[in-house]
Amino acid sequence: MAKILLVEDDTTFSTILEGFLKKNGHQVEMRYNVKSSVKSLDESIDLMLLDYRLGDGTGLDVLEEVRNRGLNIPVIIMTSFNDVRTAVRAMRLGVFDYITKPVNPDELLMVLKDALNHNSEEQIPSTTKKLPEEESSDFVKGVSTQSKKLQEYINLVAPTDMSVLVRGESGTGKEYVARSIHLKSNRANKPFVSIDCGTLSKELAASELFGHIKGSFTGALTDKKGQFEEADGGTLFLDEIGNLSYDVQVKLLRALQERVIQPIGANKQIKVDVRVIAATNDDLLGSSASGNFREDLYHRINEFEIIVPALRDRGSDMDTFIEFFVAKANKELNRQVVHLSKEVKDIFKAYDWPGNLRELKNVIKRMVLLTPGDTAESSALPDEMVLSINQHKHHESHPNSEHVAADLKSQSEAHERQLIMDVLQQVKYNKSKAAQVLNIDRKTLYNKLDKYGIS
Ligand SMILES: Nc1ncnc2c1ncn2[C@@H]1O[C@H](COP(=O)(O)OP(=O)(O)OP(=O)(O)O)[C@@H](O)[C@H]1O
Repeated sequence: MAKILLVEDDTTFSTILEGFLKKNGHQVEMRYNVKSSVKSLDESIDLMLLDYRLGDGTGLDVLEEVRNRGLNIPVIIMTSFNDVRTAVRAMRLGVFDYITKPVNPDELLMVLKDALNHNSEEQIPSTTKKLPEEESSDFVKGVSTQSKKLQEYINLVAPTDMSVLVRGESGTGKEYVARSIHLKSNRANKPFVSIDCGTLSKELAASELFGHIKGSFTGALTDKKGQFEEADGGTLFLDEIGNLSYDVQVKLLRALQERVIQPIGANKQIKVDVRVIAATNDDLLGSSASGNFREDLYHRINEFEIIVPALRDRGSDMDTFIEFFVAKANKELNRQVVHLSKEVKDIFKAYDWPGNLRELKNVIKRMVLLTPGDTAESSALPDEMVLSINQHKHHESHPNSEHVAADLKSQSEAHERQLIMDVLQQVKYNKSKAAQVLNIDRKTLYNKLDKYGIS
């Protein structure tokens, strides 16, 4: 039995969930907004189930507080299908997993079990973790031209000591690439230390990287080794490097140039031999989001750049990845899925996979879980995924019916927006009625109005 903090502002849905979780032996505390859930955070909670959109903020605000307080609680985000992109990104911020609404009970139990069973090191994608080498058997190389190029670059740069900047969309496998480089380098039998700069608070980033000595600031109760020292002789992977504050960037540049670090509060310097691989899904110098990334540091970490292709651009690899993730899910869930129906294959091909490999892996795991026999049907896919593809097909066969937008996502969004506007007009802008006609709850309608800028 686990103690679960359930944060969901749709009271009907949260009562249903509460009943379901209790029936499955858990103890549940319910909260309905960011404010009250933050007040209830403490070490007795084993797991959090967080709605993404809450009345006074988002689930990520709660998550930030969990992190700031140093609590090691696995968090599962519940999100609408339209927010998958955000949910995948949220995993970078320490979310254990996400599930899409409408929540499927079997899927929820599977994700809960995974989260509760993970050993404490893996409970939350922690800021630092060393990766066992045998995991490399999990790496699918792919056969497309893009994958061959990627592999070629990995092989080329691995044996050198160059700093590498790995760029790519969320969930494309940047950390896998970094690990691959490490395992093929002369440093392979030394530590690979991964730090997610996206989860480091501003205050703690310098101490996490460079260490501190006891008493150097409030809360520094003992001496602490920084991750640079932990990675000595090996590789330090700095994920989401664009999130480092300006001050820390200055310190990092110095560490890279002079190969020495100075723990906070220490008056002596420590020599370190560390290869740095950094990753970002931003254009570090070009985008306003990372507007103040230092150019000198950028050039120092970008001695060699590797761009990891998005899943939708990996052509023939798609089948290899599907096969791999199905086999993995079969093994984990004790299922025997060997075929995908034609419809599932078509949907997989047409979908644009904003969350890339991470999303594919999750969708497949859910599909395998919901497939008792040997053939996976589209009924085992998230409803809205199927719907968005069907809408896309409709647009293709009626190209003049509306603007033809550039990609699948914007097409289905344009369609949804139009539908909402039509219904609102029909019901004379009575939102409760509109929600009824559209067969969604009012909160979902409000979220959509907000999203599409309909007032
Ligand atoms: N080559 C691969 N073979 C098999 N699985 C892979 C491969 N690359 C990535 N994955 C899977 O996809 C998931 C996402 O990979 P990873 O965390 O490396 O992506 P990322 O680009 O670093 O993500 P983010 O941008 O969120 O930091 C991993 O959990 C892993 O299971």
